[in-house]
Amino acid sequence: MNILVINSGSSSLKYQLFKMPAKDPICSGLVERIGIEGSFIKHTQFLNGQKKSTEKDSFIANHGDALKQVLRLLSEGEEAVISSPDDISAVGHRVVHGGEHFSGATLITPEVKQQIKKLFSLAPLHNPVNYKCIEVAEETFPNAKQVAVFDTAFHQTIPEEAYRFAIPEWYYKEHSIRVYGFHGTSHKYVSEQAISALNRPEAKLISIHLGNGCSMSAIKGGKSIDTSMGFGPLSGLMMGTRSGDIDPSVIFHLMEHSGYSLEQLSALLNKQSGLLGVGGSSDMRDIGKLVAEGNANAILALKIYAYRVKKFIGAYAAVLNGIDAIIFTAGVGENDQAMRAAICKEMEYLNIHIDEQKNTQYKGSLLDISSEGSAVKILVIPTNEEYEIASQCYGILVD
Ligand SMILES: Nc1ncnc2c1ncn2[C@@H]1O[C@H](COP(=O)(O)OP(=O)(O)O)[C@@H](O)[C@H]1O
Ligand SMILES: CC(=O)OP(=O)(O)O
Ligand SMILES: [Mg+2]
Repeated sequence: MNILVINSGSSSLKYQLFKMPAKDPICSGLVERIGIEGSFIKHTQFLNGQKKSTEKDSFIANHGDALKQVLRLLSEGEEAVISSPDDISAVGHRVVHGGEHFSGATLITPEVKQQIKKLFSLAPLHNPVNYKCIEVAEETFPNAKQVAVFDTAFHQTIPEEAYRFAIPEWYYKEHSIRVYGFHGTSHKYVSEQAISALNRPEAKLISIHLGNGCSMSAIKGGKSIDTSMGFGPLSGLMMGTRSGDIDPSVIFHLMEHSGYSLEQLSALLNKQSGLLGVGGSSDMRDIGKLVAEGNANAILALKIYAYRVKKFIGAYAAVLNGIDAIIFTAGVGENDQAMRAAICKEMEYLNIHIDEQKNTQYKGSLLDISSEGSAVKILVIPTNEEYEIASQCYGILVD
């Protein structure tokens, strides 16, 4: 059985085709910098233990176009891996917001699609795109099962004192206003990898997912007990284009004194803030170049970014009553050694000591970059949301 997984992030579209139940990848790839200058597709095929990669630069305006190009790559030309749409038995979709309705992998029906649609305004950079990808996949693979795996699912174990806001109960009961948390599939995957590498099922972990969207999760005994994103994927850390935590008084002020509309406020906090708003680009690689040129705004953006992560490490050390390991993952977490060093600097009080040398040696598989004397392990772990989605998808199809 072949399962195709589609993972639409806010700036990227990642995909992997797996042969199940062996979970062997047939091909994988990613489309990056969607909607900004310099977008590209990288496609990798796995054949008899060998990897063959190709890269193509072409401007890709949105996720629908990205997916259409990917589907062409899978079925046409030299790289083709399927000869008919029926070669795909199921498509596993990452869906970011599942609200209170979904906690496990779910077969997509018209009702499920309606629920995903209802949550558009709570995850405006994600759920509309996830919905679009479901529609394109339904058209392309009419006989395949379509399955949704929600980012919110892993955080269902967060206790009430952490998931409830300090507002009257009515808003929770009537409007389901609470912390949901996101990037759950990634936090689950990397924390399981860490637990197995440390051989400590009860480990106290802080998972730090730094991509275009960024979030952290405090994990104890394999379960999420708190996370930095909340009702939607907007709160907590500074991100590519999202502000992260901001005092709600700023919103009242802009509405009252500058006549901001709902749309303007949503665009400001979701699309014009974060690294882009402070530093001039949403992409950390561009920020790195600007910093090298001495750009003061980009330097400040990096400082705010690292400072927020440090603050949440302190908060989660308290919540967990200690830390066994912190995990860096996703685009920035895996690839930006300078950011890892900046975050881990001056953390002696928490017994976090990075080994500067090991920090330069990450090559795409789990690496411990803590120094000998560090009581807290610092792990860099490549996330693999697609693998986790394929596993969960297969799980519900064979049950
Ligand atoms: N070599 C690198 N150095 C620094 N940042 C990187 C590098 N490679 C990718 N990134 C950053 O990773 C981010 C995208 O992460 P990713 O996890 O793919 O995002 P998404 O949230 O879209 O899934 C971008 O800000 C990009 O600049
Ligand atoms: C939830 C979220 O922010 O996802 P991504 O980082 O993939 O945009
Ligand atoms: Mg992502």
